[in-house]
Amino acid sequence: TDLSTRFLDCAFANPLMNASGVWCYDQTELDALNLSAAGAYVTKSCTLEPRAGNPEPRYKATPLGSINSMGLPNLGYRFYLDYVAKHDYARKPLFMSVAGLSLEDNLAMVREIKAANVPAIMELNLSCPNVPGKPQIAYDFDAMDAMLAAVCREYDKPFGVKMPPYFDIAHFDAAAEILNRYPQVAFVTCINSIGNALAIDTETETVLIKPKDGFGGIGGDYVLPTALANVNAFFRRCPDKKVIGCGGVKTGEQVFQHLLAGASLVQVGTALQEEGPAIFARLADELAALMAKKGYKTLGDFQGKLKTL
Ligand SMILES: O=C(O)c1[nH]c(=O)[nH]c(=O)c1I
Repeated sequence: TDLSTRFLDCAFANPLMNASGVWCYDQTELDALNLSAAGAYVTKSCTLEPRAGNPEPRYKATPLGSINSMGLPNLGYRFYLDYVAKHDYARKPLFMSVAGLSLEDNLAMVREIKAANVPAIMELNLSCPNVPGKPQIAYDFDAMDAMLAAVCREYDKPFGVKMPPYFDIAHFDAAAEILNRYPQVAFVTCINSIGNALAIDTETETVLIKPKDGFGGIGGDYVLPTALANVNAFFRRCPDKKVIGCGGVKTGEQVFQHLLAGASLVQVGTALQEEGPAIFARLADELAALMAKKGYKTLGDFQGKLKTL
């Protein structure tokens, strides 16, 4: 079985990578992903200046996944731009996630990324749910349209967007209609965490995380059906774009389901946080075994071929 694939003119040994924000904050974590079996990896979403993020506890594992309100802690875009400039792209592709706190901040970072002319693939994060006072961009369609128009004017390469989950067909239609106005948006990553959930410790009668009265984005088993729906909704609506699947992946079977639903690459968040980078070898083995059992030799044999009844 061959797990290799091509995406944006790059060769990937397999379709597996981390979700931005997980195991990708600093040099140590990023180097571990580079040395792992992941086919690619992505840096923590960055801002113009370094950020400490929200008070701890701000991430907790739960029975079926995780809850987080990290608050965009990161070392600042200059660190990540320097990291992606030094990367050996012959080893594996590398993505750089950007999440400016304003349109001006995003444009300032994008100008520097363009000037650096690095092979890194940019993933513009439009869906951070945890910066107090900053409603996420992708739930404000006019703001998203303005952001994409401005970034496409500044940036000169294909890039992608990290999207939140939508839960209404009319919202899939409206979001896809906006994304389709921008051919430079070459891929759509679905989904970010399901924002502003609440996890409770029954014994102590207390919320699990400190920021925002315990409200935070959830990941893990809770989000798989929503993630698959968003992958398939944008796969159907954006025929000229690729989709990266993210959400609820912890075994090869969920990787298979994301690919079947239309994903070209698959990101792993909560399960990576809990198991560590060794998960990628396990997921690759499990995906290959499932493909072999079904008689598939390459990802193309089943990618995007979900059947309806
Ligand atoms: O709180 C965070 O840092 C965070 N947490 C998430 O669950 N998604 C995001 O895009 C971000 I930027």
